[in-house]
Amino acid sequence: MRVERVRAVYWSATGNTDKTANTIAETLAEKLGVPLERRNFTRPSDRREPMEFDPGDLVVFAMPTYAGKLPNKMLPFVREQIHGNGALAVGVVTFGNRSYDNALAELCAVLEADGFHTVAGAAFACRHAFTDVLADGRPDWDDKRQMESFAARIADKVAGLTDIPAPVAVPGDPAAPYYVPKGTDGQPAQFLKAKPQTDLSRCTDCGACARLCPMGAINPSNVAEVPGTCIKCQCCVRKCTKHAKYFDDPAFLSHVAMLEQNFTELKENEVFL
Ligand SMILES: Cc1cc2nc3c(=O)[nH]c(=O)nc-3n(C[C@H](O)[C@H](O)[C@H](O)COP(=O)(O)O)c2cc1C
Repeated sequence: MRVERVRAVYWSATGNTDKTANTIAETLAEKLGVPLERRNFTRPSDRREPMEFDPGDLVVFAMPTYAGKLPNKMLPFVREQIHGNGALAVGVVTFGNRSYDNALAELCAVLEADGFHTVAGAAFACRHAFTDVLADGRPDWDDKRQMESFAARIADKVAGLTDIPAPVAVPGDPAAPYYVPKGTDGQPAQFLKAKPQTDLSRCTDCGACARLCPMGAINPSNVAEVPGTCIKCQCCVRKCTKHAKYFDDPAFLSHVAMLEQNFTELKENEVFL
């Protein structure tokens, strides 16, 4: 099948999924000798218009794992505003060294329902947004090499296609429930209502947190206020150059401590073609 363009399409609050999608898509475009276009739909302003694709597109579609599935607040956009129109797609999830559980299965099912034909899928382990103790520094050079070799295998597969491929087989159940985060006591850690705090001795009121928040949840006129829905993505915490944002919710901190106690052994990346 003739691919005329590679498109990297991704949602990435703290940057791992952005790096992963772009590394794969850049290699794919180079191998196939076609142009690359990028479409980041992280911020609310990036999600105002629907996205249309063509049968000549090969789309690297990447999202992070949240509670073992996809970030649920982004699903309405991904389900209703993204139209594959017969394009080929590679489903990619990143995960923070606990598990991607059912996220890749959910992504591939959503892409097929959106009108894409999935040709490959992958899960890449990356630094956990909640803590540097899990997979710090990943994706690293070895991960990058694995992303490039994954892309080379996709290019070969696509070049050999004479017809629309069967959906790629990936592990997991798209209909499975979300992972329930636990605290150090082994009980469910309930931090749905937690919001970032602001250290006013560090904050310079630059407004970056409000501009970058994927949910548009932070009041730009007073960045210490979070009137909107916080999804705990850590964008404000990770992107604040003054380190003025932090979480102090006890249930959230207990979950992070539980992750640090139990999930430090490095996980492998997994690819499916
Ligand atoms: C709210 C939330 C839930 C998460 N849930 C999981 C999870 O279930 N399993 C896991 O391994 N990592 C989990 N992570 C870690 C992210 O999947 C990982 O850090 C990802 O690479 C972040 O992508 P980004 O840098 O593009 O935002 C979670 C992170 C957040 C913010």
